[in-house]
Amino acid sequence: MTDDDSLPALIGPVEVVGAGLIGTSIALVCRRLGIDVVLRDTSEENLRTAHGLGAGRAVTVADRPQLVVVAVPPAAIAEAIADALRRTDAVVTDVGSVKSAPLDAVARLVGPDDLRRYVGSHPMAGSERSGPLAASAALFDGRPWAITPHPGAAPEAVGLVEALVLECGASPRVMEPAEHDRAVARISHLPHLAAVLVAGRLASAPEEHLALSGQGVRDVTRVAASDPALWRQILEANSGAVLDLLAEVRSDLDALMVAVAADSGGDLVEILARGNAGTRAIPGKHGGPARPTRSVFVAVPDHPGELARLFGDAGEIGVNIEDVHIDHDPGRPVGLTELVVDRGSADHLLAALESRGWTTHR
Ligand SMILES: NC(=O)C1=CN([C@@H]2O[C@H](COP(=O)(O)OP(=O)(O)OC[C@H]3O[C@@H](n4cnc5c(N)ncnc54)[C@H](O)[C@@H]3O)[C@@H](O)[C@H]2O)C=CC1
Ligand SMILES: O=C(O)C(=O)Cc1ccc(O)cc1
Repeated sequence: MTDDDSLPALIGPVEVVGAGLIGTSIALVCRRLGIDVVLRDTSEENLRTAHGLGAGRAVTVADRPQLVVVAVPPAAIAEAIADALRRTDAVVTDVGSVKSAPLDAVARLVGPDDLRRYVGSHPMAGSERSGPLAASAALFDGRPWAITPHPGAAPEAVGLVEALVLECGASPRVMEPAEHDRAVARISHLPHLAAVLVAGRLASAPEEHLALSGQGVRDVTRVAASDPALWRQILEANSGAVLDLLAEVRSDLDALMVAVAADSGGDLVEILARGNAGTRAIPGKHGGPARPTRSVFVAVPDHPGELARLFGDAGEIGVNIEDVHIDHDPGRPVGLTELVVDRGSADHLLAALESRGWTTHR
């Protein structure tokens, strides 16, 4: 449990509506804390899978949840929030990617008394995968999680949502819904669209071009693998803020084309340097300044347990892994694993892994 005494204790039961990637991940955190979790989903299959993962139990008529977490796709979110407010006396939060439009819709569907128990939120963690099988109790560790109370929200309700965020290992960031939507347009929705445009150039590319793919193109395009139906709904719900940014990018693209065509080195360097400044502006993990990191590459045989052995060895060597990427060698049963570690630890990790028999390279 959190040790912040000023917050209400999250004791449960917690009801999760939408047992997909995000809902099941939250349910798994609560179950790990020993909290009773009930799950609802319109998909019998997802519900069965989430139950099978130990994420919670079926709803009964006697259930009186302390907190309802709505984790359904954006188009269904306002109705599901309003439904939870009507059928329970619980605090209700949602994890939707956009906050203003659903809040306005909920405010039209329920009265001000019920609305007091609703506090929107948005974990800035997830993946390009969907469904309960992609869920993990560790998904939110060290990630920001926006809490977006409306002016009429009850302070105890805001406190309970903050308690949930802290229990999930995330960092709460309280902000207004409209500011949140402008922020996610910049740090999530525009990057998503940029990834989509770059990945779209690959869809029918010649095979010999694609055969040269390295980590750069994978880094830039990873999120483009996400569910188009989900992203259509996210972008529709935040179209105003997204269009403002797309207009800025369109004029940046025009300037970039002029700079490349004119071979005007100065302008091009200025544009590239602005990109450098943008990457430096992204805070590091846990909200601190970005720490310099280095990648260590390790060949991992494609056998069960090998990755666990690599992580175990890194742990025994005493080096914290900041990030991991795995690349599969199409010609060999080997995964090329990139371990991103603190720059000062990389040489020590390389030497220690080699002495334990791992094949590494820099
Ligand atoms: N995918 C991501 O990385 C992130 C997603 N979000 C937001 O979280 C929400 C859920 O997204 P995911 O977990 O990725 O989706 P998902 O597709 O993995 O899960 C959604 C679940 O909701 C169920 N569902 C659909 N309509 C329903 C309804 N009316 N009542 C009950 N269950 C219903 C589906 O059957 C599915 O199991 C979305 O609003 C999304 O914008 C927020 C942060 C990250
Ligand atoms: O996979 C990633 O890196 C993401 O950025 C996932 C994601 C998708 C939607 C959100 O609203 C928040 C996070």
